[in-house]
Amino acid sequence: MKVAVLGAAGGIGQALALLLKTQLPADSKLSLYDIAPVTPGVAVDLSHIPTAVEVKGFAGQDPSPALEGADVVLISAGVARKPGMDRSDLFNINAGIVRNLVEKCAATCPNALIGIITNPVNTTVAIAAEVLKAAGVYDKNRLFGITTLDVIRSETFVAEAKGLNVADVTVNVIGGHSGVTILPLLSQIEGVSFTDEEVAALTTRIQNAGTEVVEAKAGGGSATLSMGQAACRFGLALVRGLQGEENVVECAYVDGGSEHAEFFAQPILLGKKGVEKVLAYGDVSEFEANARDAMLDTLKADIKLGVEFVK
Ligand SMILES: NC(=O)c1ccc[n+]([C@@H]2O[C@H](COP(=O)([O-])OP(=O)(O)OC[C@H]3O[C@@H](n4cnc5c(N)ncnc54)[C@H](O)[C@@H]3O)[C@@H](O)[C@H]2O)c1
Ligand SMILES: O=C(O)C[C@H](O)C(=O)O
Repeated sequence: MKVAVLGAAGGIGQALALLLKTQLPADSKLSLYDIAPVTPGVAVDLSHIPTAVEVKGFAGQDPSPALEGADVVLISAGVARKPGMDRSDLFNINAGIVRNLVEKCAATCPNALIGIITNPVNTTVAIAAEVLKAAGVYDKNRLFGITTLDVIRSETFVAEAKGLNVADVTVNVIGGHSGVTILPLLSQIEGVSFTDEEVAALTTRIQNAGTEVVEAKAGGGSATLSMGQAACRFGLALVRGLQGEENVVECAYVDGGSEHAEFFAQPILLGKKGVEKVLAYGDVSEFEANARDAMLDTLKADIKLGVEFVK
């Protein structure tokens, strides 16, 4: 199994690469690419960790050598937010970066599963889809917007609020990955009840958690370590599905035939070809149904921006 990380010298990329080096199955290959010249050095550094995962690093303008034979490509290349910015403010720079990198994926590893981390995810995934369509290699089951950070935040915050063991808490998060488009389905969590005030406060905290980190880092970037963990969890789930493991389920932002929008985050069953099945997200409360319906104009506009950028 070969996993490529594009943006591998960055805050997320280095954390993700470290976790993958220590957690990928034995005999996997880890391929690191970034425009930053330090990237081969990041690979040399990681290669001294005694696991059966081979690491290679590539820098420069062309990611193709890093992509040859890749089964999974995780893309975190691009710029991150500073205080006062929205994720949509990253569009001007990151749209072109994602377009160029996905063009290289289409040419070099057209069958790879591609996970997009680069913000604004609601839009960059639509860009990736259009690029793959233009290259004639689009398979909706192989493209994912990684929303796992919203899931792990929800699990952490719920466990803290209710005094639970976080290992026992599972939360589905649907919609997209920005502001009101992030919707944790708190009503579905087994064995827990919330007051209306608790639901409203927790939902708002989960939706604003990215901003919480951006402000705490005071101009030094956005979430990197928790995102490294989230991307590793999702990347390993993709690998486990490819290897034929059963019952691998994660939430992700996919082109899954949702009645709500062309791309929508919801639980998916992963398998040997990527998305095996898009799962129903189940019953929702009145609060959640209203929040879901209220987000759709924003989400659809984010998607349209990405489609129009490529067309
Ligand atoms: N999906 C999520 O939940 C989530 C969470 C956190 C951050 N993000 C996003 O991830 C992105 C990266 O964040 P970060 O904190 O790692 O930023 P960072 O600045 O630390 O790292 C970004 C890396 O991308 C590299 N890069 C820039 N252009 C490139 C190109 N054309 N090809 C290859 N590499 C290139 C840079 O050299 C840098 O090493 C941002 O857009 C951020 O908003 C998404
Ligand atoms: O908030 C950001 O800009 C980064 C990321 O999307 C996050 O949720 O932490």
